[in-house]
Order: sequence, then C-alpha cells, then structure tokens
Amino acid sequence: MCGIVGIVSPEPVNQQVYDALLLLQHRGQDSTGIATADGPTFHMHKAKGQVREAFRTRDMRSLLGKMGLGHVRYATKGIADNEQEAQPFYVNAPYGIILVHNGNLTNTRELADDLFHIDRRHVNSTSDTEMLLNVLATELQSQITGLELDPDQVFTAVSQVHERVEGSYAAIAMIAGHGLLAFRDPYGIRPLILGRRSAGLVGDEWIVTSESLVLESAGYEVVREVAPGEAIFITTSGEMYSRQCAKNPRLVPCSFEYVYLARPDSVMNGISVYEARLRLGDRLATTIAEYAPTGDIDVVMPIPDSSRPAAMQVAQKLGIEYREGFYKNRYVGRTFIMPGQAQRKKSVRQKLNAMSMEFKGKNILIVDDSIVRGTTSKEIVDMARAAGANKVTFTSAAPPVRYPHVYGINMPSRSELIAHNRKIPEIARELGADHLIYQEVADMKDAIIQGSNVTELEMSCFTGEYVTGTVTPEYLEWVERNQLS
Ligand SMILES: O=P(O)(O)OC[C@H]1O[C@H](OP(=O)(O)OP(=O)(O)O)[C@H](O)[C@@H]1O
Ligand SMILES: NC(=O)CC[C@H](N)C(=O)O
Ligand SMILES: [Mg+2]
Repeated sequence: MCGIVGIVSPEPVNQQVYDALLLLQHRGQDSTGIATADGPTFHMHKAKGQVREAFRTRDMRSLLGKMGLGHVRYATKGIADNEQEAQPFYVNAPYGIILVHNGNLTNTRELADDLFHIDRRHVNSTSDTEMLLNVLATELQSQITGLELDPDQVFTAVSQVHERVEGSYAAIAMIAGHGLLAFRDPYGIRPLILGRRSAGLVGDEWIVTSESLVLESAGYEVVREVAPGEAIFITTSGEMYSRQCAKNPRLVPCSFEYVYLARPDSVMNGISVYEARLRLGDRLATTIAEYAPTGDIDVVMPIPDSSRPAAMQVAQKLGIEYREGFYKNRYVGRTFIMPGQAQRKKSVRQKLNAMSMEFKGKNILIVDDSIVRGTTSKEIVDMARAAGANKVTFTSAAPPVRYPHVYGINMPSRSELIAHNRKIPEIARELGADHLIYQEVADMKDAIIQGSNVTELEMSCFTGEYVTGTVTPEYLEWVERNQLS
C-alpha cells in the first residue's frame, strides 16, 4: 500500500510534496521519490528508506517547478529493496510522462507480453507500475494527432488503460508541458482524493492524494474523492477537467484501509477511519461477550498503535478497565509493512515492551486490529506471559486473514498466513493464547460501511472472493511462486 500525492500550483511545490509524503509515511517505508516539472523539464530524486532520510537539502533544491508528485512505497511487486524500482517511473514519449501508483496489477503476465510483442516497449524492471506507465504512454501516443494535447485525448487514453489493465490502481502522472493526470481503477479499490486551495491573487492550487489528512493539514478544502474509473486532468495553468472513463464503474474500496492501513484521522470514501475502528471495537465486544467468559477478565489492552480505537470501545462496552501494558518505541516504524519476515520479527521486540506491573497475576484481554502472519501476536502473548500474566485472551477486530491479498498489500502467500487452513482453536494454540476471538466478516463489513453510501467492500483476504475476474487459483499459485524479492 503506497502513498501518493500530486500538486499543481502557481508557486514552487517541492516542499509541499515533501510535507505530504511525511504525512503518508505510514503507507510505505521501503523507498520514496519526488518528481517536479519546471516547464518542460522534469527533475526527480528517489531513494531507499523513509522520507526523512531520503531527501537532503541539495536534493530538495534540485526539485524545481510548480507541478510535482511524490510516492512512499510499500512494495507488492518486483523488488522491495531496490532504488531502481522505487517510484516515480519515467518514460520519454509521448511528451515525457512521470507516474506514481498505489495498488497492484493482476494481469502483469499478459501486459508484459503485449508491451513487448505488440507495443514494442521496453520495460526495464519487474515493477507493475512501470508496466502501467507504459500502457498509459502507448495509449496516449495512439491518441495524438498534432503537437497539442487536449483533455479528451487524455481521457480516451485512460479509458483504454481501463480496458487493458486489471487489478488495483490509484495513479498520478505528470505529462511534460501539459498537466497532471490522476485516475482510479473502475472499482476504486485504492483511495484518491482531490483538494483545492486558494493561493490568493496568483490563483488556485490543486492537490490529489491518497488520504484526506494531507489536505486537512495543509489547509486544502476537499473538492471530492476521485470516483472509481474517473480521471482528473489539471493543466499547468490550473484548469481542471474530469471524466468518467470506465464502462461499468462500481465502488468496492479495500476493507484493509479501514482495519489497518489508513491513518485514523482520514476520511475515506465518506467514512471516517477512526469512527470505523470504534465501530469495529463495538461489534467485537458483542462477539467477545458471546463466546468468551469475560467475568474474570481484569483488563483490556491494545497493541499500539492501530488497535487503540477498537480496544477502547471493547473495554467500554464490556465494562472492563482499559490499560496500556505495552510501551511502544516511537522510533521503530510499522512492522507489518517491512519487507522480510526476519526484519518484521526482530522489530516487534524492538518496538513493544511489556510493563510487568500491568500483567502480574492478571487475566488480560488483548485487542489487535488484525492478525495476519501472527508475527506480532505470537511475540505479544510470549511477552505477556513472561511479564507474569495469568490468562491471555487474544482478540482481533478483523476476521481471520485466510487468503492472499493481491490488490496492494503484501500478503501473497497462503502458507504465511497463520489462519490459512487452520481452525480458530488451532490458531490459538499456535499463538499460545488461552482464548482467541475474531470479528465476524459480516460485522466487519457493517461496522465499516455503517452510515455511509458505500455498499460493497473489497474483503478478499477474509473471504477468498476477488472482485477482478483474473484472480484465479492458477494466478494465486503463480503469485505465490513469484513473490516479492
Ligand atoms: O499478524 P502480523 O503479521 O504481525 O500483522 C498484524 C500486525 O501488524 C500491524 O501492526 P504494525 O506494527 O505494522 O503497525 P501499528 O503500529 O500501526 O499497529 C497490525 O496493527 C497488527 O498489529
Ligand atoms: N503497495 C503499493 O501500492 C505498491 C505499488 C506497486 N505495486 C509497487 O510494488 O511499487
Ligand atoms: Mg499493530
């Protein structure tokens, strides 16, 4: 799950793009990049690691221009630990295009073949994003008649992209000398929001980004979410055009954004992430009360950070004291989005420490937002026991993750998932917990969409039902054999 941002302004944009990326850091820690357009000239800097370590003053100074875009990467395809596969990606024709992408394409085998044999395009990496860019460039090239480029041609090219590409994609591209293009896949799986801010006499500034908190923090007003299948084109002089480019758009946003990925202070598809997490806690409390003996539980504890809102509600609903027994080292990033199991496992211990006075002789109910590989939960149960806990009940505000996620979250292999092919008591044994309780799928869905206009959610990692047709058992086996390296 990556974070993306694009800005068109009457003023230089390098600092604004940087600030936005800092706010999106929770969406990707593998690498980051910024590109700007200074008239017809692009400038770009990308590097491995997080935003604060990737950009030096001299890099920022070189990023000239009043249009720009940026990316923080949480790799799902290709090579995670590689500067060349960091985003943005660039092609020199037509015009010069630079693109950033949040999502994951599911027909890369066909695309690689077509790009080589039919379009005669060279893709120099294993990144799906480079393929997306090359499909866009091919389709844009086929629309151009003269030197000028009008928004209709851009929108027709995006319609063609929707026809050729499958999977999830929220993308932003700069077309040199012309403007900024943003588009979202026909299911709106990944988020994308449009904002506007007045820059006084010099005109308006436009921003397109993954999460609303970026708009809020920089004083942009929310114009609207980019609709599923829609494309927005903002010219270098600030005129905005939009068009629905998909034949059958349907909003099916990713449930995992609300469970874990997005920041709680964002509003996504009209749903406050924080409130969705509170409601997940409410529903979980009802299930806990139904299945587990809660009479002897002394305290409810969250696993910092993402489960705090849900845990607070569980405690309140069950009328049990809420305590924070795990102290979090704020200098360690999110462990789930780190590449490689060894690094993830080591980081849980570096990140969380149990304070024994909160555990000694007590029956603890632990709440996490999700259990995926079980990396965090296994360590947590061990730590709670070592700190003297009596009974440990582990609960998850999301249902068991039993199937791969192929739309922008790196969990491609079934065997890695602790709940795959295991019944709940077996998982409890694996974790070493006395009881284990998960949210029900229907409750998760209701909790997330309650009070909004969203009626469908992308929940494949919980249900095994994939919204795009190409995700067949054969494809899932191929993904498993060709994992991220
Ligand atoms: O079962 P696992 O494979 O361990 O994955 C699930 C855990 O990973 C995430 O935490 P993370 O530390 O990434 O981020 P957070 O600080 O936002 O909770 C999530 O909140 C769970 O705690
Ligand atoms: N999580 C994402 O959105 C990843 C984008 C793209 N698939 C990559 O691996 O770079
Ligand atoms: Mg966590």
